[in-house]
Amino acid sequence: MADLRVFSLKQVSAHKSKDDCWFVISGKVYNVTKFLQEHPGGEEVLVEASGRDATRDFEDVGHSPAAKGMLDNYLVGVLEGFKGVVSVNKQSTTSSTKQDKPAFKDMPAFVIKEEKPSAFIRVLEFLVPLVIVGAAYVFKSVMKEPVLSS
Ligand code: HEM
Repeated sequence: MADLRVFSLKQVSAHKSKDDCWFVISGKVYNVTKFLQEHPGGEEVLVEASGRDATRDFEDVGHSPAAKGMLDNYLVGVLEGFKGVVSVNKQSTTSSTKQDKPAFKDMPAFVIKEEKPSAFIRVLEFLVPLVIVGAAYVFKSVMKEPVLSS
């Protein structure tokens, strides 16, 4: 099983030209060099947003779900410190360069850090249904008692 590649922002910033265009969106690193000419919004905006975190730029445009679905095709890794789950669901691999073929290309999914519920949450998950059932039982018993008239 291959490791997920982790890049620093400094490493990403070394790729900010028309021939080598990377950026970060939501903690994930994308190499969009091969996509530049296909991008419906034009290549200039992508080059301008490259070498840095382009999350804001990407979101501000209000990209369609289809556009968001295309992101995985260009995923090359994650930014260091990223604590999420990355599911890789590549529809197509349009390139043949080494850079566009990350080591984890064939893996269906990666779990970088799985957040387990805390002990407190687990106790709550157990207690809350019990309290509800208990309360319902008490309520039922109280309602059954005859009302005493003076
Ligand atoms: C891998 C990353 C990206 C993909 C796959 C992508 C894909 C697309 C697609 C499919 C469209 C057509 C409209 C839609 O379906 O939403 C589009 C439009 C556009 N994109 Fe991107 N995009 C990416 C990154 C960016 C970034 C980083 C910027 C900004 C710096 C940007 C700016 C634009 C603009 C300005 C349009 C035109 C919007 C319009 O005409 O209404 N895109 N993009």
